Amino acid sequence: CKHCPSDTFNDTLKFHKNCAWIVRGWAILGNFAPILTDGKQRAVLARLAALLCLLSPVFESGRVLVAPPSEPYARPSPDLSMLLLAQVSSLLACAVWESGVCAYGKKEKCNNDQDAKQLLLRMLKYFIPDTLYIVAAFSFLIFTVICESLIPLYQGKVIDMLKGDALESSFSYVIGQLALVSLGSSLFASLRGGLFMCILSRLNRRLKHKVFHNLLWHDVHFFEKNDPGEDLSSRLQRDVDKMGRTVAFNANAMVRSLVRTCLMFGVMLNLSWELTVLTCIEMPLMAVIQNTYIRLKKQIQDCHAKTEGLALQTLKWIRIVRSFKAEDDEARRYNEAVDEMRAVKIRSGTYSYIYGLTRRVVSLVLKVFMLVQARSLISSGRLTTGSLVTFFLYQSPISRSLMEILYSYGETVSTVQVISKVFGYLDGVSECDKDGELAPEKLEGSIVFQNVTFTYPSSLADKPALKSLSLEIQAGKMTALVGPSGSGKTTCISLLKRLYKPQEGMILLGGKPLHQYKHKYLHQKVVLVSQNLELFSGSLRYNIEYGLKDCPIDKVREAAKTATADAVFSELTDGYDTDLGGCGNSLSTGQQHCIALIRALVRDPQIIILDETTGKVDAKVWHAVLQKVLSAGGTVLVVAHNLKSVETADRIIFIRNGEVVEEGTHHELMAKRGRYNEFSQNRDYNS
Ligand SMILES: Nc1ncnc2c1ncn2[C@@H]1O[C@H](COP(=O)(O)OP(=O)(O)OP(=O)(O)O)[C@@H](O)[C@H]1O
Repeated sequence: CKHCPSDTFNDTLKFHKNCAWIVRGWAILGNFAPILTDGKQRAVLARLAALLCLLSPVFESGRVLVAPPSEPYARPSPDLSMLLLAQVSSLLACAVWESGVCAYGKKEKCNNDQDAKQLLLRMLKYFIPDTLYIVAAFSFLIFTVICESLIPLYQGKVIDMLKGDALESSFSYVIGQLALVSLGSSLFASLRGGLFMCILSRLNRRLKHKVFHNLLWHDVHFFEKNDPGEDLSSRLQRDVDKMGRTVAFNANAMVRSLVRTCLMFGVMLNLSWELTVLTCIEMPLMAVIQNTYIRLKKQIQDCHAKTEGLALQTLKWIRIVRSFKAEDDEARRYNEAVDEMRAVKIRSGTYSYIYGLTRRVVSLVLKVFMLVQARSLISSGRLTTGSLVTFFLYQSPISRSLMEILYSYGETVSTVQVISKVFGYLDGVSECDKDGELAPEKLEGSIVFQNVTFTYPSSLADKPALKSLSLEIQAGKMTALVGPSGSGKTTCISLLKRLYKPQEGMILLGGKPLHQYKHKYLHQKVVLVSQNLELFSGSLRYNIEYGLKDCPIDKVREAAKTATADAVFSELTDGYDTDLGGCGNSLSTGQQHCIALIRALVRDPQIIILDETTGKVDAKVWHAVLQKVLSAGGTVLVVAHNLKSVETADRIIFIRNGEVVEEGTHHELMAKRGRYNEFSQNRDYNS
């Protein structure tokens, strides 16, 4: 080494200065990292290391170029290739840091990326029926980009010809070419836009149809897990729209940017490879910062959704909130959600500031380098002024295009991940949906449960709702299922309606296994009048006839007469054609329950199941409906808490903890002084 003592001193001084810079950097990082990273500081360390690696060579290079050292430099010459080498080696160092030191959590990210790619592939498959449209749209897109990319080239040529030494004819020729490519780009852009809109609307229609159709065939358990209102239906509308739009728009943007980037790179490399390499330095750094910024934007969206959901839920159930005096709790929960959103917004704002600042500084530094380099290229005759203008006209769109590629890819993958739930709606259709063959003209209305064991899908395996339960409901008789809350009464009915499938045992209807009956036939013959109000938007008649084809109005009126509701319904503004609105709010609760009874009667049911309907309608109406079914030879199965209403039942089956405990008439069971008797003593008998 030829270092003299003063060189050694300067090197030591420089080393200490660098150390001081690093210490300051770490100190700044310590303060800013929590804001930027939500506590995950190692990620920031990685970014900072990348930044430090780049800053040093940029600073040193700038110093050498702007204020060259007065003494002759004994080490390798700081020419452009050396400067580029320094940048490239810095980038390599960053890459090593990112993939080596920051490998934590990468595996998980890898798996997520893998899943996201699979989801993306699955999504792309839904575009297959529109292949022809897509090929045409992308072809027009490529033509648009080619034309757009040629515009700056011709603009540069025109500038070079402005000096006046070019022939008039060649000047007009170049102007003509410029006009042609400009016109071409507009024309192809319009065709591409129209075709993409068409593809999107076709995809949207296809997807919505498929998702809704599949939703209708899902297990009941699926609807217990997913809120049909806020979750399923809003996902069906919003996510399906978003899914097609995001993939289509981003694929559009990606292809456009890719083609544009390749073309522009070709032209730029042709004009000056040195300036092109300098242009490329900016990209990776910007990509890293932008990725973080995009992630934060996603977090803001999630927070928005959470706050919106909270507000919606609270306001929807305001009566319950009020009656439980939970206003303060709800306000606190809402405030917490808003505070969380504010924290993410601050982080995102800080990032956006840093992003903007870094971008400007890096661009400025690079511009200086490029101008210095361009000057020497022009003076050596390797570049014209027009070519330089062309180069600069390409430079900013190419940066934008590269950013767009990164952004579109990231956006597509993350959106597909977010909306992947929609794919779940397309999978796992109910096991109960397989249709049987039986549809006898005459059905004997007896029901037998043979050692039925059933556990709800969401319950623990050792907590069955029904435990080897056996019971018999005789045809043409009224049977009541009675038992304490949670004993399994509703579960028996759900199994009878084939909403679930028992894990063990068998249910026989008219002596034949339940699953052998045709679905539609079964639900027409075995009709459930539920304890919940289930009215659809539409007319009164639509609600009564729901699911029936060609039901004459006379039949509807006759059923309504049995339920003593004909007079009331006929007096409505449009009689039976009166629109009930969203959920029948224009009717009293009793009248709404009457609709459910009439809906059952118009089906001429062989078996009618009344689930906790006593007390919801007038007792006279209730008995009239029972008599109507029984007199037609039908079977009545009543689930009731109100023991008074089932006193007259031909048979009472008392269930407890998913097992039949006692059976008999009311008098037999009372005389037995067993569980039923005890149960009736403990209840408000007349309630
Ligand atoms: N959808 C469900 N998912 C999981 N477990 C359920 C579900 N529905 C009911 N259960 C459980 O199954 C058992 C039987 O419930 P079921 O609704 O059949 O009782 P029930 O006798 O009808 O009660 P109630 O008279 O209160 O309506 C209970 O332990 C209950 O917690």
